[in-house]
Amino acid sequence: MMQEPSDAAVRGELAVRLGAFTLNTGTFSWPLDGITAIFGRSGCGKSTLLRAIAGLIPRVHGRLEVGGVVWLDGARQTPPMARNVGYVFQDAALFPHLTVRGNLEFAARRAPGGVDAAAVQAQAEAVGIAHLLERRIGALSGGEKQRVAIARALLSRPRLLLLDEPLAALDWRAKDDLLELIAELAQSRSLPMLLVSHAPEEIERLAQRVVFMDAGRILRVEPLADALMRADSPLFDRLGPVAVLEGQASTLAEGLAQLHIDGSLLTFPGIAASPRARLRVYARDVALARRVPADISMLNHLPARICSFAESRRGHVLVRLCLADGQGLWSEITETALAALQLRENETVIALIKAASVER
Ligand SMILES: Nc1ncnc2c1ncn2[C@@H]1O[C@H](COP(=O)(O)OP(=O)(O)OP(=O)(O)O)[C@@H](O)[C@H]1O
Repeated sequence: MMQEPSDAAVRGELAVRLGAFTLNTGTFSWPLDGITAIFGRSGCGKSTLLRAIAGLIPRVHGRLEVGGVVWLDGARQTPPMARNVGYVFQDAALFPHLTVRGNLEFAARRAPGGVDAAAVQAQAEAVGIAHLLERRIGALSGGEKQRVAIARALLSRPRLLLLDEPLAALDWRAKDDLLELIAELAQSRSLPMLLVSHAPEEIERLAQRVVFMDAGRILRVEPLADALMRADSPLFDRLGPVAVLEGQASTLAEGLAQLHIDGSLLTFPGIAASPRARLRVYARDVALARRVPADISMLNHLPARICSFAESRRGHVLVRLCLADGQGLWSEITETALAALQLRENETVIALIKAASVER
């Protein structure tokens, strides 16, 4: 098996005691690219891990290497300023007595090699806050503050961007806009990010892989697709299993997009044109048929192979479907439907997806 080059990874083992809490990650390694989510229940140590990576906690034991550079090795600790990470907190943590421009200029003065006024302007435009530059921080909405915090972090030209629950304090609309911005930045700037979140839908829309934590330990690091393939995934909420389908989206009409997935064309509302759009599809919104039905309101359908069956809530069965391009989909059907259709593993069926169930 090919070894991943060490300069394209985050790897190490970190341990620290904070009062009654112990972070003891065990050895970990993940690629230094895309968005890596850190997921686990409240108090499991997600923020502590992020702060340890940033160098913000003194007396951390172990070792840490990021992009081929050693940041921690026993007693040898690279100071936070020299780690070249950007940090965005849940509450933005901006200077309230300064304007937006003042906050950005403050960060620009600290950037390695300095940053000029034109770069501040360009950064403000890139995150959509150019019209707010002269405003005081106190006169901004939560979403606007987070954009300023992101611009400020980006001005330091980080090697890695750390985001600690950046969406937690926002309403759904601001959350949606910021999700878009984060996905766009990760793609357009090839800036690797570590995102702490306890919201599966954020992770499903943004992340390439997930670091699962529990009680101060890293349990596993998995690509998102693998993490969604287990019927007992910790990412599933009370609405049950979810799949994420990725495909090219083009605008069909106002508010309507066409998605290319596995050779099929699907039509959904509320999706922006993008080379890599994501759809979240709940198992309970995917029905199965032996052939394409003629008169049905669910217009979106895909051929898929039945990979496996899993237990579900009472009277229901979970069907794991595999698309030809390697993507996966869940369907939850009743035991009665399973018996009527006489479905078996490896058979090809038609998956019918309810459009309204889909989220970007
Ligand atoms: N400086 C500190 N001194 C003592 N205990 C601390 C300190 N910092 C964090 N802790 C404790 O460590 C544990 C892990 O905290 P951490 O903030 O890392 O969890 P988390 O997984 O990010 O939680 P949440 O999702 O609620 O933000 C908590 O029990 C917290 O109270």
